[in-house]
Amino acid sequence: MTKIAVTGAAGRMGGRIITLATESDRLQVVGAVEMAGHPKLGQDAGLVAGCGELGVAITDSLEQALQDADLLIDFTFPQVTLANAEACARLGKGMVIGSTGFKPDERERLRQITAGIPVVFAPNMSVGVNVCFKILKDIAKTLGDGFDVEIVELHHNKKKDAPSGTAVRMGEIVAEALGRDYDRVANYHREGMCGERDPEEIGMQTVRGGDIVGEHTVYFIGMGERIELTHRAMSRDMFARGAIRAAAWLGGKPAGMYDMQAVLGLD
Ligand SMILES: NC(=O)C1=CN([C@@H]2O[C@H](COP(=O)(O)OP(=O)(O)OC[C@H]3O[C@@H](n4cnc5c(N)ncnc54)[C@H](OP(=O)(O)O)[C@@H]3O)[C@@H](O)[C@H]2O)C=CC1
Ligand SMILES: O=C(O)C1=N[C@H](C(=O)O)C[C@H](O)C1
Repeated sequence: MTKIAVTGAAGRMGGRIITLATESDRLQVVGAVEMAGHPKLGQDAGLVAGCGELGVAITDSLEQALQDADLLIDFTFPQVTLANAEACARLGKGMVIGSTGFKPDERERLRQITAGIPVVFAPNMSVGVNVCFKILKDIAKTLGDGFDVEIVELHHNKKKDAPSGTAVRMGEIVAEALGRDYDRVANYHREGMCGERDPEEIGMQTVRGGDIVGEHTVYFIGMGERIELTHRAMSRDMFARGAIRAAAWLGGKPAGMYDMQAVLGLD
C-alpha cells in the first residue's frame, strides 16, 4: 500500500485524485494540502472532495502532510511545484507531478531539484493522450517534411497556462521526429501581414471557453489531403486515474525523472 499526500487538495484535479484514490486498494490518502489562508483549511479532505470522511484534515503545512506519506501527488502550478519539490527532495519523498505551464528553465530547475528522488512528471496522465504521443512520432517521421503541422488545443475558461502542457509536448515530439528545434519553430501568434507560412514552423493555437475538459488536435496538412489526430477528454477522471497508476508504479523505483510512457510501458 502506497501512502500519498495530495497538494491542491481542494482543486479540480486534487478532488478527483483524492476520490479515486479512496477507491484504489493500492493507495491510501494520508495528507492533503492547500495554501495558507485557503477557506477549506482544517476541513476533512474526503468531505471537501465529495467522497465521504477520510479523517485527513487539509493543512497548509506540506511537512506535516508528508510525515506519514511515501510520496506527493502535485497538480498545482509551476512555482508551487518547484517549492514542493524542494521539500520532497529534502525529506526523501517521491513525487507524481501533473502541473503544467513550466518554462524551459523551470523544467531544468525541477530536474535538478528532484535528481535524488523518484518522480513521474507528465503534462497529461491519460492513456489516450500517451498513446497519441506514441503515434504522433510515427506519423511525423513517416510523412516527413511535406506536410504543414498545426496544433490546436481547447480548454475550460479557468485554465491559467497556454498553450497546454500536452500541446507543447505534442509540438516537441513532432519537432524532434522531424529533426527541428521546437523552441525555434513553434509559432504561437499570427496577426496582420505576417507573411507566408514557413514550411518548418509548427503552429500552436489556443481556444479557451466554458467547461471544456481538454481537447487536442494535431493537423498534418498536405497538398490535397490532411491527417487530423484528435484526443477529447470527457472528464478529469482519466487524468486522476493516470496519477494514481503512476503513484502505485513509482513505489520502490530508483531516483530519476520518469514520464507516463514509462509508467504505461509505451517506450
Ligand atoms: N498532467 C495532467 O494529466 C493534468 C494536468 N493538469 C494541470 O494540473 C494543474 C492544476 O489544475 P486544476 O486542478 O484544474 O487547477 P485548480 O486551480 O482547480 O487546482 C489547483 C489547486 O492548487 C491550489 N494551490 C495553489 N497554491 C497552492 C499551494 N501553495 N499549496 C497547495 N495548494 C495550492 C489551488 O488553490 P486556490 O484555489 O486557492 O488557488 C487549487 O486548489 C494545472 O497546471 C493543470 O494544467 C490538469 C489536468 C490534467
Ligand atoms: O488544465 C487542465 O485542465 C489540463 N491541463 C493539462 C495540460 O495543460 O495539458 C492536461 C489536460 O489537457 C487538462
